[in-house]
Amino acid sequence: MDKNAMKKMAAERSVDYVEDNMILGLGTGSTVVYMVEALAKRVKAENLHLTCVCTSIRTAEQATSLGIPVKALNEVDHIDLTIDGADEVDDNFQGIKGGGAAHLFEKLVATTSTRNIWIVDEEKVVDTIGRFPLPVEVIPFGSQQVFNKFVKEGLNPEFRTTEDGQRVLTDSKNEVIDLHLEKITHPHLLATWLSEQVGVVEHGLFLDLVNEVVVGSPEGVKILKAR
Ligand SMILES: O=C[C@H](O)[C@H](O)[C@H](O)COP(=O)(O)O
Repeated sequence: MDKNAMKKMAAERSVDYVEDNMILGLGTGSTVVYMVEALAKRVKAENLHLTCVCTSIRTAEQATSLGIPVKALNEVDHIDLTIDGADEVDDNFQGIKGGGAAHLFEKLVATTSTRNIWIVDEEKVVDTIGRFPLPVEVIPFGSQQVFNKFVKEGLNPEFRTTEDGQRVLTDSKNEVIDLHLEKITHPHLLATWLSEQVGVVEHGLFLDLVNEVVVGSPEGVKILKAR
């Protein structure tokens, strides 16, 4: 089955979790695009009153264009539920996010949210995370020094660039270094180490954050419940 069909299936199911009057976090990425489309249909059909907090300029633009009301994270006092994509998730519900360079805003929204749901295709459910390169957002000032430190630590870093060779910039105008690790066996230790490095703004390890994962697969939608 086509990967996009699995993403769409998970995205469409996830909007069933949305209730009237919720403050809702909207993630970022190709799976979230399907979710926002499905959400807009429900909002219209059922005249739902929602307040949505977006994790990227892209998602905010899509939501606004479809008539979904959007507020900034600073304008809400809590978030009831956040629906987001993910790049990898393991059996212990630890994940990697940031393939779309949105992990800083996504983590801020996720940690404000009472519940977090991820929507993925089944290829993203793995035994051990790390095959997907781990995104690390760094400030541009001195980013080469941070990069050099990652090399020294054997973390196989690579600056993320656009097709024309420019460094990718996040919505906060920071750079992204992807770590090619293949397997992350001690995600908590790595997360702590990365957070301690000067110049690192945020990394893409999302640990102990997700409550449920909605998985699109050729057999249909599967729901994995963490807690
Ligand atoms: O920065 C981007 C996000 O973490 C995305 O949620 C993640 O990369 C999954 O994206 P997609 O749904 O496009 O595979």
